[in-house]
Amino acid sequence: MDEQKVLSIKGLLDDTPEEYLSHKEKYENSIRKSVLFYKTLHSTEDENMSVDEKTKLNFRNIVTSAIFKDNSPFMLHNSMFIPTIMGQGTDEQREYWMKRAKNMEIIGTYAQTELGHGTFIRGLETQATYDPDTEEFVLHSPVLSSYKWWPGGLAHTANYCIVMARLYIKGKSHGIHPFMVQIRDEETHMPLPGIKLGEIGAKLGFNTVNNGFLGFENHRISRDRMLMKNAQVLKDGTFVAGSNSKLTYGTMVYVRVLIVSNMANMLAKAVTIALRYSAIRRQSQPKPDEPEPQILDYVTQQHKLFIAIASSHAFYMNAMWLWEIYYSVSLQLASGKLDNLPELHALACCLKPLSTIDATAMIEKCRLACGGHGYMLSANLAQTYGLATAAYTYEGENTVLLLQAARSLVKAWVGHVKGRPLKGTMAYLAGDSTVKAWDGSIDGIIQSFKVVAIRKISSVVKILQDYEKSGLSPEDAWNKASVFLTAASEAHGRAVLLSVYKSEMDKRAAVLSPPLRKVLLQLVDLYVTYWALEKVGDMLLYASITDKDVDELQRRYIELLAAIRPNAVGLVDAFDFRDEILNSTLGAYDGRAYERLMEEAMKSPLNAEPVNQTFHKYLKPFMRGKL
Ligand SMILES: CCC/C=C/C(=O)SCCNC(=O)CCNC(=O)[C@H](O)C(C)(C)COP(=O)([O-])OP(=O)([O-])OC[C@H]1O[C@@H](n2cnc3c(N)ncnc32)[C@H](O)[C@@H]1OP(=O)([O-])[O-]
Ligand SMILES: Cc1cc2nc3c(=O)[nH]c(=O)nc-3n(C[C@H](O)[C@H](O)[C@H](O)COP(=O)(O)OP(=O)(O)OC[C@H]3O[C@@H](n4cnc5c(N)ncnc54)[C@H](O)[C@@H]3O)c2cc1C
Repeated sequence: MDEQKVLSIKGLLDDTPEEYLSHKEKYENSIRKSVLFYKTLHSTEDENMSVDEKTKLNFRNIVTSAIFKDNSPFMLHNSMFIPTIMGQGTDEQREYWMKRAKNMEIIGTYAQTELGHGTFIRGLETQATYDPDTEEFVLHSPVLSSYKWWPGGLAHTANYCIVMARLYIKGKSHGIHPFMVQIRDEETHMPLPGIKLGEIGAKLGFNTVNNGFLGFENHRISRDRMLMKNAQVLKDGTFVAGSNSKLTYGTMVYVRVLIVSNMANMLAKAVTIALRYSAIRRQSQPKPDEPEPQILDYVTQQHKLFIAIASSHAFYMNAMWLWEIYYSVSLQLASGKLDNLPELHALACCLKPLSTIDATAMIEKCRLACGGHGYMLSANLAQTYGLATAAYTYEGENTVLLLQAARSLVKAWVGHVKGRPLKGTMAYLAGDSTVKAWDGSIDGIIQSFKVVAIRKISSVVKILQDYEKSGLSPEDAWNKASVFLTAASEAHGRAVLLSVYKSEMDKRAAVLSPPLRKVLLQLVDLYVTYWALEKVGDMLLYASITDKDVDELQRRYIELLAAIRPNAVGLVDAFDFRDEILNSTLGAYDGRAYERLMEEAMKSPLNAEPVNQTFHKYLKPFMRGKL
């Protein structure tokens, strides 16, 4: 794609840094840029129709980060509104709404979370009561806690949204379903009667995403506004259930899959900034007669940063692999085959949390690795952290998702013990649950992680059974065991991340030049060794590793850092981020960090005049004792 064309459009990149704008100006500026960006991207993509959807999404996400240090108020239109129409609408509904949504004749969002409930979808309180006389649904927010709260773009941007609401027919609840709701007049943009809308206020990040609240006062919509691909309500009020009520949760699975590749991108960006800065920053003088070294030559600095490079590769490989599973399960769902949905759900519930947990921690480490200058907003590490940590919570809070994954793992293990076969990514649970002899090889370590997962899962099942035998209800036993349950899910997720990274790299290795292959495999080795050391307690407990093996692992890790050091700058350059995309004083390709810091400082509105008016108003009278 002609990236140059996208970035050269006047007005897409800010002259005044976003952080100096007021809350309102930030929003207005982001809308102006969103419109311009949409038009540019649209024409660029039209010229490149051969590019597949996955590449398009990746490209869009990366370029978006150049234009919005935060994110766009159209974010939810693309990431959830359109996918929900696609996933939940009938053919007729898709045909009608997709045309309007794709052309941006309407702007939408996805309104699920309420003030009172985000995690517990079955606890949502917004009502959609069917009135067979008028063939309409009456949308109503009965209590404050039922107000929709959080949806991006909902406050002042969207004029339509998909509302997840509890369906009532003749006094009976039929669960949560998606409804297409017009919330603003298409001409005046005023909220429609019976609709209360607003913005939820300033946040840690996402301040240009225009997150909003929404309440209904007996607002009526026609019957055809329920998205009826799965469940249906007939004219007379007959409810026809879908083949699986969890199909309604489909958009969330899609976004969880997307998040893994987003984390690979965000982490790549952060480590590019921190690593380039570490190559130009010099500090201290360990050897009296020599110049101050680049901070990148400190092994502790390499320890902070190289794992972030490797993790970004690991997430990318896992994300591409997960996409393939997602597409294949989607095709199966389209033909009515649901068998592989639980596995996809469980995988997404492991990889979304692990990628966001690691990316959030590592981005923060990148920021800290830049010392004082990392604290500047102009470094663009704090904002990147703000975006990554949001993903820790949205689309399923991480602990909650790990517990969902644990549910599948426990079920699989109990079935296995009863002789039922294990499938797909859980098949390894049927393997050896001991490491006979630790050999320290990459494959051997990955096998050890699988053993750790097997042992943690089998152990937590035993704990659950013991709790229940002692008289606890299944729910109380589950809660009491939940710390171990999340640990079991994490162990499974780590085994998946490690083995997929290794096997996907192996697949590509054959087509790489020997020197490139060597460096990329060093990253795999680093990743595996790093995690073996991070989880050394588990290794000691379950993988028959000795203190001598640990010592060897530690030395190998340090040797790997040294081996990667000469290629470290090349590895982040290879992520191929333009300066505009990094948007950072510290991470630019030319290394002029100090000049850029000063240039950005001069953009502070406080530097526009030598004396601020507060001197005359407060400081002077105060210092003269007159205030
Ligand atoms: C882009 C950025 C903007 C952000 C946007 C947002 O955040 S939008 C807002 C994002 N909000 C969130 O992400 C909210 C997070 N919360 C949730 O997703 C759900 O409330 C829940 C999954 C935690 C529990 O749901 P529950 O209480 O209804 O379910 P349960 O626990 O009783 O399990 C029953 C069975 O269902 C199965 N199953 C469950 N989900 C799926 C699935 N997707 N597919 C397939 N299957 C699924 C589960 O495995 C279990 O199977 P089993 O064992 O019986 O064979
Ligand atoms: C930046 C951002 C953007 C968002 N955008 C949207 C959007 O566009 N549309 C939308 O609908 N929503 C959106 N959300 C909402 C988001 O999906 C929810 O906040 C998220 O699903 C978590 O739910 P919650 O807020 O109810 O957390 P809670 O569930 O209240 O979590 C609080 C704590 O309780 C714990 N907890 C909760 N339940 C359990 C349990 N069963 N077992 C153990 N521990 C538990 C959690 O682990 C957590 O520690 C957004 C949120 C953020 C932060």
